[in-house]
Amino acid sequence: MLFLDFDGTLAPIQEKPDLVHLPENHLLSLKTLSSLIPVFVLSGRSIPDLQKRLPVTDLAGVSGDHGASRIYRGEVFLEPNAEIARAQLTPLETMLKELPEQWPGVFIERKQFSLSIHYRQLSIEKQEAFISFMEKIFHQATTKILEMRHGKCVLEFRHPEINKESALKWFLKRVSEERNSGNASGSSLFPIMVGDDITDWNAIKTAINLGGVGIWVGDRPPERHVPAAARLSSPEQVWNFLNHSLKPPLQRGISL
Ligand SMILES: O=P(O)(O)OC[C@H]1O[C@H](O[C@H]2O[C@H](CO)[C@@H](O)[C@H](O)[C@H]2O)[C@H](O)[C@@H](O)[C@@H]1O
Repeated sequence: MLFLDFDGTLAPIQEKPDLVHLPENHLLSLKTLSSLIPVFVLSGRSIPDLQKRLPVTDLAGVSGDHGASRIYRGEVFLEPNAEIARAQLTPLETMLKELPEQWPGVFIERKQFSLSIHYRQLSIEKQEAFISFMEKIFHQATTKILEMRHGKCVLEFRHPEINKESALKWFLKRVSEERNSGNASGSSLFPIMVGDDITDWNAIKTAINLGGVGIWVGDRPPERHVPAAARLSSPEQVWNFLNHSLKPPLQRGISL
């Protein structure tokens, strides 16, 4: 089973989230891979956003808002804390509404079950000041239900119990149940997780701990001494791996 992060893994990082699109050949590759093994995309983006950028209906599953919502074989599921998180978003957005004016270049991305504050447009010096500012105001905020996580030039507000590793295990369980009831697609439960951000790291370690493979995309993984973590340097290398290392053996009938 193949688990893929989206931004920074399948698509190179861009100045703004809306500028990200996968070229036609990559969309076709995902479709082909998906006909060979169960392919899942685990993203911090919302599912409606992913649906604009991916062949979601061709994949075995997709998870949005860091694991809050999931589609498996066409059916939609919510993580039990998803609605609790959603109820916090409007008060949080209200609390943060002055930010884009106070910090020109900063913008808020309201999603279905989480919220991102992007600060990529700020200069490096201002980025540091902005992070300190946000840590201070978030520390003083009355709502402690959501947590603030750091990503790539982004602060992610989400429920602390919602994460990609739980989504990965949940999808594994679903596939395993299908196999046990005799309706399986024929693949064994060998998870491969590919991701580039701190929010992917625990899912990468989960895949390794479950006997699969974890692949870090980028320069340095967050922890140096994780046994068996492999590394690819960029989304371009990810596509090379998917198209030239993974797809040919699968097409020859090797199952994962
Ligand atoms: O889990 P992911 O699929 O990696 O999603 C994480 C966040 O990705 C997006 O933001 C990041 O990518 C943008 C486009 O390249 C970039 O401009 C931004 O600086 C990055 O943080 C997305 O906008 C967020 O909603 C996701 O949570």
